[in-house]
Amino acid sequence: MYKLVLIRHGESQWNLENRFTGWHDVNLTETGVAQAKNAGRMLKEAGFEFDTAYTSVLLRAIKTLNIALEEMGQHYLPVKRSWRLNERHYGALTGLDKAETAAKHGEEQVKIWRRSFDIPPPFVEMDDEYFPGHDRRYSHIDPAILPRGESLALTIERVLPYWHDELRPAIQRGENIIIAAHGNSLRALVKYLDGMSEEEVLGLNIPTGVPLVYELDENLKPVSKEYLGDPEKIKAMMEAVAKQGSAKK
Ligand SMILES: O=C(O)[C@@H](CO)OP(=O)(O)O
Repeated sequence: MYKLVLIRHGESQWNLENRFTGWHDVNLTETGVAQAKNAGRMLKEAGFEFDTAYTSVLLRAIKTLNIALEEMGQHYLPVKRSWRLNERHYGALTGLDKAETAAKHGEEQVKIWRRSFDIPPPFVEMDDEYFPGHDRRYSHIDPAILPRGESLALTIERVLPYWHDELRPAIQRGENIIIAAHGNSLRALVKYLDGMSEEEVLGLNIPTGVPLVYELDENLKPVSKEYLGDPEKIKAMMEAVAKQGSAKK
């Protein structure tokens, strides 16, 4: 039996401002820092000892991981960072207020952009400030495969190679791993691990800064799955994520 821990970054500045974030590199808020510390504390209390940690190349996930590892006294662990664990790229929606966008285009349209399986947001042009090709952290990647906007389906297409090439082999070598990533890159992984349908994944909302612990059998099929923390609070946090696309009343 293997264990795998997934954690979405703590609250970010643009989560707080309710703006579509995607690959834009925002920092954690004070609440986000507290959530990361709390996650580390819960993992420590539950006795987790990791061998390798994985994260994206975005500050909010990197910082959440660092804070949680420090809290656990496991700040010395090797950390591997990959753009493949980045948030889903929100294309031309990046930076827009979710509630204002719902007021302008309708809540249904925003729900389609946020949670439909394979309808991407409008793409950015390659000269747009939000096209990742201008950022040196992506300079080793062929610009032709860098996203200009991604649906969940496109996100899954670039997350899963990392699962198959890096994460799965590490788990099967017997390493205890923690993955600090993002709402939609984790929805991609959870959909794959749980074998969820396109309809089921519509209703999946992952709360910020709460460790999600999987037990996997020898074929890496989930045997159990549990968020650490108060179930009522976690449920409220998931509902709050779902509601971010409501128009301002
Ligand atoms: O803005 C984003 O990048 C994501 C995560 O914060 O939002 P959503 O839940 O709307 O997909």
